[in-house]
Amino acid sequence: MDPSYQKHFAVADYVIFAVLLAASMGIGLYHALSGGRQRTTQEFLMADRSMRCLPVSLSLIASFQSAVAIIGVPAEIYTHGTQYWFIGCAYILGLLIPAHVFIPVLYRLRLSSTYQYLEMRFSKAVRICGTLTFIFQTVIYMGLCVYTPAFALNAVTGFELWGAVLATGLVCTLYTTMGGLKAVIWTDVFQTVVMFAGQLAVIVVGVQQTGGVSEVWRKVREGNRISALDLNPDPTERHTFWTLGVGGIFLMLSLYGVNQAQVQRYLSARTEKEAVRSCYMVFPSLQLALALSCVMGLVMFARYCGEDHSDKLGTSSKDAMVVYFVMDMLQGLPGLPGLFIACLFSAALSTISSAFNSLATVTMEDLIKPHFPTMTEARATLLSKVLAMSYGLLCLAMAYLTHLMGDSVLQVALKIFGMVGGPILGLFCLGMFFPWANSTGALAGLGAGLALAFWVGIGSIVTRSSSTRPLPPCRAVLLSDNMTTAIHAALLNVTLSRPSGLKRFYSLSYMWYSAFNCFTVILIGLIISFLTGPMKEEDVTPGTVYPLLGKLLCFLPEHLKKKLCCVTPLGHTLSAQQRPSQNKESNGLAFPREDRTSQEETDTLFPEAHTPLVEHETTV
Ligand SMILES: CC(C)(CO)[C@@H](O)C(=O)NCCC(=O)O
Ligand code: NA
Repeated sequence: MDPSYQKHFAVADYVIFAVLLAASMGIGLYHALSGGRQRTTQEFLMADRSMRCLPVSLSLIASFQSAVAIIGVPAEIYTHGTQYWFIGCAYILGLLIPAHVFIPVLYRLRLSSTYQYLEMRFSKAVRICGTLTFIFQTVIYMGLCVYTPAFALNAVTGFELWGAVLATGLVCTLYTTMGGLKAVIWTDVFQTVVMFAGQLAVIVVGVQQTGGVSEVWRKVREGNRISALDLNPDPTERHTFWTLGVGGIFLMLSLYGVNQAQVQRYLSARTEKEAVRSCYMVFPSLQLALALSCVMGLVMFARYCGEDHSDKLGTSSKDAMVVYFVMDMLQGLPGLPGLFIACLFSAALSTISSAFNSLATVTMEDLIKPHFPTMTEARATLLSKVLAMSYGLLCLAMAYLTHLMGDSVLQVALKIFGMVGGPILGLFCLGMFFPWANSTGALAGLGAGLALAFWVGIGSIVTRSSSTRPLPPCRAVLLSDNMTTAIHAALLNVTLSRPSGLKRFYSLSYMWYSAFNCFTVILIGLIISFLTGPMKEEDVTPGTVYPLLGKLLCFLPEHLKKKLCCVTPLGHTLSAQQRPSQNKESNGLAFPREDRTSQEETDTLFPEAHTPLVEHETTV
């Protein structure tokens, strides 16, 4: 790297960064020493199921908003224009469906791990396969999350790469291990605020240095960065309204509907209503996060006009360039570079801590507890802490693996969500919406879904078929008209030569991965289920099926509807002997009556849980 490009920190920057780490540790320590002192798995993994909606909702956005998005989205906007912003359209259904379909089913079953659902609906084998798939997804993603901020920081400031990786990994392991889910949620709240503050600071300073809002707008218009709505139906087109706005819904469902990290937060809410409300509150915050990172990309474009600095930075990574631009802009403003670094690491820490805690939960609940039913609570809690710690160390190893990959970090993250999260989403949809699906079908569907996902995913990496040309820098507009026409013609040629056959299959837009893999699982799952004998109505565990077909076909006469969706309504009351045994051990009241509201039902379940709420409200 060209030494004149290297940026340096002032003392104030180091102080801000240190305060972030210290405050996170402090919150962990506080929750280790207060409340029940993390002596039960209920507290360590479920936050005593006592959380309010505000912390839960901030924690929900923090889970999948890491440094990958903070750096990756501006890099995407900078090189390809604002088309990516249309993913915001997917947030509407992507949050409404989890709030009204997934949360009611999962919350009322009073699970600890989402994969418990799979055992209730199908069998133990399906549960274990689901858990292992989730662990695989999270471990890879976690490596990417630790590595990204450290790599970017190293590229621009020469900050020791592995020092940063170790610092984040260790701090996060410590507070997660000490304070459990309560610490994870409350550090998420603090870190989300720091994240927004950092992004806002960069935008304000950037706009000011570029000469105001109108100047930024003029430059991004000139540079052709404001993208029109692209309605091209071609599924191999990387970003269009369809891939982002429709494919994105499935991405959102796999993250906000069935991902353990999120479901664990819904379950930690004190009532179902509170969980649904927190899901609603994610919408404005997620739109804000998206808007901030897109605007950051535009401001950066206005300032640098899309020039390529890769030779001087010693890396062709656009992600490293984003950090360079930010640090360059903030030079000479003591404290602000530190705030931005704190923003990156906040985003990363809040994601990694969710990953540690959710991994510890599923390993404990799905893989260990079923084999040691007599384990004491103290021993189980100790073991959960050891697990959270070991996943922390594994995460450092995964960071090293990520080191060996090379692509835009945003694309890598979304590909992982689609390739591994898509089939898991398919498994849950198969169980919830199709009462006929049986365990064999589910296993075959998951296997086929994962196989096809990796075939397309690895195929696209090997043939590099999904890469699109970046837009030209804004200087191109200043060239003579002839030149511009030539460039446009060249670009058109690139897009006109469509791949054929298998290559076309590999060039499926990565934004469709979640939807494609989800449908593969459902389709194969249904075919195999019908071949091996579909599940009978009386064999389906009540409360595990959502009457989707019944609701969609509401215009049909009643008897036909009943036939089609073998109605096992949500929250149907059961006789004691019909109740599956695994519910009894978590609690005896897994299936509340339909005619009660969730508030009432939680009051009967936990009369003591309601008291602090009343107290609080009367004092306010
Ligand atoms: C997952 C979404 C699309 C949700 O807005 C977004 O936060 C995102 O692009 N995340 C990328 C992955 C990450 O930031 O780690
Ligand atoms: Na985060």
